[in-house]
Amino acid sequence: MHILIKNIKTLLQTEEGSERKSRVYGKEMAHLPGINNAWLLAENGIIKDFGSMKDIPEIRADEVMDATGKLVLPSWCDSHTHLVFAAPREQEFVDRINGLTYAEIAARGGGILNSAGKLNETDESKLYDDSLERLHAVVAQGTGAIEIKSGYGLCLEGELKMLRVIRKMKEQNIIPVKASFLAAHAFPPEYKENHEGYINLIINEMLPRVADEGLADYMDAFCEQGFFSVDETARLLEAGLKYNLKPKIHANQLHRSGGVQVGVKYNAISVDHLESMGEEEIEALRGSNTIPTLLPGAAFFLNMHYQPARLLIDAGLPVALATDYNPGSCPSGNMNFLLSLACTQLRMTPEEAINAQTINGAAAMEMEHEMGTIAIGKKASLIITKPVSSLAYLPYSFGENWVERVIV
Ligand SMILES: N=CN[C@@H](CCC(=O)O)C(=O)O
Ligand SMILES: [Zn+2]
Repeated sequence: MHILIKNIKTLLQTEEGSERKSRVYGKEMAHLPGINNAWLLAENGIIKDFGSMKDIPEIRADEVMDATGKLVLPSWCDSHTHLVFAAPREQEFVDRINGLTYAEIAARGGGILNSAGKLNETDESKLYDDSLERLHAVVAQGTGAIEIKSGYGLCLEGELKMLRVIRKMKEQNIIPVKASFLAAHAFPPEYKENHEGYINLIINEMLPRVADEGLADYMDAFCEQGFFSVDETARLLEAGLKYNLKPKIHANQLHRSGGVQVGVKYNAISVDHLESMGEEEIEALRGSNTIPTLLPGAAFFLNMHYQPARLLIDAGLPVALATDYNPGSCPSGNMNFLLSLACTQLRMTPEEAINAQTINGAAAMEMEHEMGTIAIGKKASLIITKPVSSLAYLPYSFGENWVERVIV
């Protein structure tokens, strides 16, 4: 099957020659390569070739699309989601409007524990059907690769159920899916006073089963005051590494929790959230391989202060952006809205934000060799926009659906 897209106004995020970038750092993020008046040929889901219309060769294709006035870019790589959940939590949203904080709701047994209660009452097939519907919805908005976490089971059966649902979605092959094991999301009520007991349960009973059934790619933990301490996080990450589960963790959402430093110490693929950052955290990230992944959707929805994207970019770091799609702190998996948030609230330029949502997002789930740029041999996973005036129109026109077609 050959698909030819021609007369593309601008083909964005192109990589030519044989060298491939694995991520984009600091100042380089302001640069988004592209070809004006371009064509692209996809063969059986892989980018076969592309170039300028003035040099287009004779091509026979099964489908030819005319993209006059339209932009084509690689699909979004959403490297942090909790897309598998049993029910929304709009009552907590109203409680917050009425004055409670996210942390107060969690301390009362709401929040993550609320989701865990619902998840453990929901059967696997319903969980799968609802999650699949959400997956299709974000794909239609341009997401072409996604990471999904467990963490609403908080017991052996519940965690396995979530991870099996994620695996089933992986097997559907709609888009590439990575799974993170996040039993260390909150302490279940019965372990509130017995942290040691829950950590032992994760390490000695859950992890071996998860690894044995090949259910996860990464090990996650919520390193935060009132959740998992630095020492507890370190033990969990060490245990995960014994089963080849690399860390990808929640860090510094509510406080400067030490999450960034412990993530860097264990060579985490990414440390995610980063609302609360200081010079020490930025210093720890410099010279590490760990990708700082910002989740401004959660800061927006919880009305918290935003992540210091400019400081991180100015420090030369490869910033990624992800949605954090979950029923509590960000009930949206829309990467197009995220693009607008990144520009308006994090003061990222459109080019920086697109780099953060494509190649750097791909790197934050180790998919940079197959996703995140337009390069020969990578997946032809593409967003084709409606006719638009320029690249900056995309984040500018927030809330408007400018996606005309998605190819995954
Ligand atoms: N902060 C920890 N976990 C999720 C929220 C989970 C929830 O509230 O259900 C997050 O990344 O924001
Ligand atoms: Zn999260």
